[in-house]
Amino acid sequence: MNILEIDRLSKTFGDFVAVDQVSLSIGEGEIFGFLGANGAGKSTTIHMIASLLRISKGEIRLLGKDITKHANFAKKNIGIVPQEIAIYEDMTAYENVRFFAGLYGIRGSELKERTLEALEFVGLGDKHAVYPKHFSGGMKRRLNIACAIAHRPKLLIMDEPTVGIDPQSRNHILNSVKKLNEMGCTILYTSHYMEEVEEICTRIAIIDHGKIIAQGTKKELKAIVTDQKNIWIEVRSTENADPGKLREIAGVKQVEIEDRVIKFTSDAGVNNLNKMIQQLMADEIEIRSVEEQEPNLESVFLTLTGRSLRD
Ligand SMILES: Nc1ncnc2c1ncn2[C@@H]1O[C@H](COP(=O)(O)OP(=O)(O)OP(=O)(O)O)[C@@H](O)[C@H]1O
Repeated sequence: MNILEIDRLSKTFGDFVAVDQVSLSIGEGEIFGFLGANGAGKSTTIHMIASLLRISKGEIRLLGKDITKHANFAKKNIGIVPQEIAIYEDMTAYENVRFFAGLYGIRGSELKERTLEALEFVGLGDKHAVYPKHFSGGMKRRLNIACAIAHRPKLLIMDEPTVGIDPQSRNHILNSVKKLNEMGCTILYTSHYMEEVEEICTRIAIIDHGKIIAQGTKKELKAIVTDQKNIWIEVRSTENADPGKLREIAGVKQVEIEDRVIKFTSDAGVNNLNKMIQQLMADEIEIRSVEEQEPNLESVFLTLTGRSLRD
């Protein structure tokens, strides 16, 4: 059963099309990854799903019901962790979660129970009486998650929840996502970190300039690039590197330079490693290591868009 169905969804701001005929469906129990560079249209899409933004065209159905016609049903069953932390500094952690859970219509002893349960879940059970101004960025984000899950939504939308936080909180968040999912919550997880999406998601959609350019399981997405190889050559300095010349090597499709690594995407059937090395040596570039990369979501993104997701 699909929990969410998005049908030719579009959003325009004046003449600008931010989301362009996006269609996708998410099954109950999935952790669905929504991957795209900054400005690709992820937030705009999920704001429409969470009814925070009006739909220009298309339809969104939650458990078969059109969310614009069943606004209360949608509100009860969806939780959103926004990109910008939205908590009240002058209320304790407990009061924050209780406030948000109350907005979803939870009352009385249930409200107290759910509030404590959510705080416990994000690892802030012992900090319930603390004001968020004493929290680290990661703890604030965890509190933000508690605010979004206390009403036990069927679908939880997370908008880049690990941006700019310490590794410990990041791991905590990723583990919470997995645990919530095991407890029956379906998750729509947006990120521009491919490693995260690869680690936790069952299926993934890649969005670029408002359009879905690929979707499927990791395996299906990686199959897009099986006729390719990715060779990464680490060098002492890329100062003399000339991407134009490197791109002329037979079989080479793309050349990306990141830090001190020259990343070649090449036709898998062409033996051109010697040529790459010869060219670098001719340009007096000192080679440190050569590695052939397993295809990953980054190579998929690069193949489909011609750009690196990190740009
Ligand atoms: N209210 C608005 N008015 C005009 N343009 C907007 C508005 N909101 C978003 N946009 C534009 O729509 C495009 C998509 O933005 P969106 O925030 O959805 O991207 P994103 O993939 O979530 O990226 P990010 O990770 O940076 O939030 C961007 O070009 C953005 O500038």
